[in-house]
Amino acid sequence: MKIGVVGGGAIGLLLAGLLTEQSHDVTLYVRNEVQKNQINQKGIICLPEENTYNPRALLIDELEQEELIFICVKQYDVEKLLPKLEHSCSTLVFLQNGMSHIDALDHFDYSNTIIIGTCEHAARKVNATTVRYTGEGKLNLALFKGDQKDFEHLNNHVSDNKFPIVLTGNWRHMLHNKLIINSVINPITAVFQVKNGALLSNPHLLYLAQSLCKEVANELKLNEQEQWERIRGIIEKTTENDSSMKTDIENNRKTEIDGILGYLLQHSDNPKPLINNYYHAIKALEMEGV
Ligand SMILES: NC(=O)C1=CN([C@@H]2O[C@H](COP(=O)(O)OP(=O)(O)OC[C@H]3O[C@@H](n4cnc5c(N)ncnc54)[C@H](OP(=O)(O)O)[C@@H]3O)[C@@H](O)[C@H]2O)C=CC1
Ligand SMILES: CC(C)(CO)C(=O)C(=O)O
Repeated sequence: MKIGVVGGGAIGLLLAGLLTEQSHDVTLYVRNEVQKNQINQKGIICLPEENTYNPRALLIDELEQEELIFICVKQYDVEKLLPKLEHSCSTLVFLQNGMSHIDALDHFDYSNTIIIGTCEHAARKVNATTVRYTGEGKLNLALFKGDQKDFEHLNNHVSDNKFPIVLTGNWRHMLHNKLIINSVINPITAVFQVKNGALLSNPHLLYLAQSLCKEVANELKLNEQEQWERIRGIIEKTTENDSSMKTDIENNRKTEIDGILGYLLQHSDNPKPLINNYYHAIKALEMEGV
């Protein structure tokens, strides 16, 4: 299948590599010439196995017709990217954490199929051509708008043992289930600069995590106990991981807090003291880093 991947960051490099391995005709779209040239010369190196993959790299402004495009930019970059995609006839798959890209997609006048996904793979970008695959996972996808047949086609032609895709029926439910995980683990680990596992091993952080989980579950009308069990499971699986928000703060980068807790604040009429405090704590850390 002719597949585009937009964004030469952690997830974009990883997916471009994995899809190339599955023998798809892959083009990775990046936004700077240096990265484009380096990928075309050296390929993508995927650690820890040091596998090298050779998809083609082009600039986003050189976008060609693709059957399918995976969008792997951070959610705060989605809105600016949309005008570059509006003349494409591809099925678009958006793989962002958080939910504020949904507001942008609601206003996106696009006549082809749009799919929303959550990504359970974990990866960190090492440099322009190298990615470290830190956790094997799967993609959960749900139809946002368009043709059910495109959705099934993607499942039949792209999903594979080495690239598992799970189709779900309700995109909002799927995103809420991921949003609550990122709402609890990411801000607390970023504020306290601890690995995910500290949210279980430190009783005070455990208290904070459970309290935040309760508030977010109430807001999303999810069962608090069930959600805490899910979150606990993810923390146990990622004990030694640094959350993406912790890493962003450490490296003085913008975080995705606006699309995570910011989204919850924006769409709620009720007072949400913990969500509000963690939102402002992360914004304060972002400002201190700039
Ligand atoms: N990394 C992970 O393990 C996981 C990430 N996710 C989610 O996936 C999404 C992507 O994350 P991640 O890969 O880690 O983020 P990165 O910051 O590593 O990568 C994002 C990439 O998008 C590129 N980009 C931004 N705008 C454009 C554009 N207009 N055209 C082309 N490229 C563009 C950036 O380019 P440049 O380098 O030039 O700035 C950057 O390379 C996020 O929403 C994240 O929450 C979900 C699950 C796990
Ligand atoms: C699940 C979790 C919290 C794992 O670290 C994650 O998705 C992130 O770091 O953004």
